[in-house]
Amino acid sequence: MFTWTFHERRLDWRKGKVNPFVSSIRAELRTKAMPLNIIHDKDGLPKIILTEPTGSSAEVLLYGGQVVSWKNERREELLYMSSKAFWKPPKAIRGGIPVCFPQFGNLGSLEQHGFARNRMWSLDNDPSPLPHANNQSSVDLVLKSTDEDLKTWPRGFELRLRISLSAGKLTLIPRVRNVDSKAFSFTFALRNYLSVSDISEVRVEGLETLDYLDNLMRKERFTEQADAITFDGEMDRVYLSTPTKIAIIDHEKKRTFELWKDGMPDSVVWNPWEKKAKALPDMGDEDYKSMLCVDSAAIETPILLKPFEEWKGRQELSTVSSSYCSGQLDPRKVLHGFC
Ligand SMILES: O=P(O)(O)OC[C@H]1O[C@H](O)[C@H](O)[C@@H](O)[C@@H]1O
Repeated sequence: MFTWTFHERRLDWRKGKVNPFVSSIRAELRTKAMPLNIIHDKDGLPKIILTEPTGSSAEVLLYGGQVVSWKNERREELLYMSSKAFWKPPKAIRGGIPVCFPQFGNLGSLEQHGFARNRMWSLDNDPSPLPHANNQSSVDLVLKSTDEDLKTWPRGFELRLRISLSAGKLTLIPRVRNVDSKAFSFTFALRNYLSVSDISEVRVEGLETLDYLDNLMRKERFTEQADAITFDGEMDRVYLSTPTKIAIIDHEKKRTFELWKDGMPDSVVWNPWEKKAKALPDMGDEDYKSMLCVDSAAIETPILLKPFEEWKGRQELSTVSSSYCSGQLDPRKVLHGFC
């Protein structure tokens, strides 16, 4: 049996019965003129489609509060999604932007990357103190601790995520509120599965000279010696105290992703490469060539919240289609010939 919460209602869904979640959303849509476009994919997962006037779009699942697609105005997909992804709860979906909370990786007693990525979130009717975002290009989601989660992680929390689409940019604002009577801490990551044309031709700039914890070397600490990060094998590193801007340069596509982040000082760089990709049941054997994870994260120093405190992060992902000026972290300037 799979249990979830929607607008404070708890519903139980047994396989084979009419999905009460679907009827719940239909009832919502009947009572309120909701501008959001909610559809159900072939697996019955409720999905919100965000659009904006230049024609770019994003798709967001209530399951995991996960962005699963971001297309530019030419309808080109910018995020990687595995062709072998499991689209069935309680599995996590390999691709898009999963939310890792309240634990990154295996840094604790919970399941890998915490439980938020495999819980059903709800539409958030009270995003305060953020203003309401009543339009087609923004959605507010919330995940609240359930009795079941309190058994394994006994901390009352509210995890919120605002996802906003604008021309050439996707913005995510995660927030965690302590609604418990005791302080708690957590680690967190927005795992950005970026779509790249050929991983061997990709450079990541902004992480040079920084310290990192190498997950492939028992989390030992090293200092980055290279001018830029390039890829010729498996990589799984937590870069520490990273700058607010990181550039992911896809030479073959002549496209640069710019990742701008705030409140999330660390950045994970992950590519499983050939052997690990083959070992992952939900990843195509060759998929490692066309994906790269560069995450916004808070890992080395867990975020500590006292009762009633709220933590807020922010990340903006944008793309520039141009050749990128190496070593120069404002790709927008490239467009205006400032190199
Ligand atoms: O397969 P997942 O649970 O999504 O995790 C994917 C990867 O995430 C992190 O970077 C971990 O350090 C890796 O060990 C793990 O393989």
